[in-house]
Amino acid sequence: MPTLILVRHGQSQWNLENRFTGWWDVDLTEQGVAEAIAAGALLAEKGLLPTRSYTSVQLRAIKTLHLALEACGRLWIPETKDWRLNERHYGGLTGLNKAETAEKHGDEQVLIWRRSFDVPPPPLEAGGQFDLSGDFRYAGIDIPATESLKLTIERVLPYWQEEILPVLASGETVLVSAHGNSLRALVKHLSGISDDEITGLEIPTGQPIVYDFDDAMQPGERHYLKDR
Ligand SMILES: O=C(O)[C@H](O)COP(=O)(O)O
Repeated sequence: MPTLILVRHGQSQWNLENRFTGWWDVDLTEQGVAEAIAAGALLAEKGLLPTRSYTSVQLRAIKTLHLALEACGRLWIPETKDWRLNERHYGGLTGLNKAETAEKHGDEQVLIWRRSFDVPPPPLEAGGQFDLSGDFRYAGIDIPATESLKLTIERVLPYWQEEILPVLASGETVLVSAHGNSLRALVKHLSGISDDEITGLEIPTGQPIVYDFDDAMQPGERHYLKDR
C-alpha cells in the first residue's frame, strides 16, 4: 500500500529565537537534532521504513531528513531536493522577532500575516540582508519577494502532483521532510481542509504524519505515527 510520511524539520535556531524564517537558511538546534533522530527511531519502531524521500533545498529540512533516515537505517534511499518544498517566503518579515513584531503592529495584524490564507506579508526589499538573489541554489528561479499560504500552495501542489504522487502510486513509501507551511499546503489538499479552517492547523516539529493511500490513490485519514 502506498504510504506517505510527512515530517516538519526539527526545531531550528530561529524557531528557538522566535524569528520569522521563511527562505532564510538556519540550522537545527540541539533539540531539533534530537527531534529528527526521534522521528527516525519512531519510523523504525513502527516498522514504517521509507523507500523514497523528498526535501526542500533548506538545511533544516535536509538535515532532519538525513538524521531521521540514519536513525531508521535508510540513509541510502533515493532522495530528491526541490525549492518548491521550501518554507513559505516570509517577505519583509524575515529575520524579525515574532513577539516584537506583534508589539509593533498588533497581534491581529501578525496573525493575519502568519495564518491568513491569502494575505502575504510585506515584500522583502531587494538588496537587503536577506535577499537571496545571489544564492547559487536559486539560480534560474524566480525567487518570490513574499508568499501567502495560497501562493505557497500554488508551487507545492504542482510539485506534489507531477513529481511525488506518481512515485507514491508505484507503491513506494515516501518520506517528505519539509516546513510548517509547505506541509500545511499538502495537508490542506490531502485532508480536504477549507481555506478558513486551514488557518487553525499547526504542524509540530519532528512529528511524523502518515497517510495511507488506497488503490485509487485516495488518501485515508491523516494520523500521527506516534498514535498508530
Ligand atoms: O518560517 C517560519 O518562521 C516558521 O517556519 C513558520 O512560521 P509560522 O509559524 O509563523 O508559519
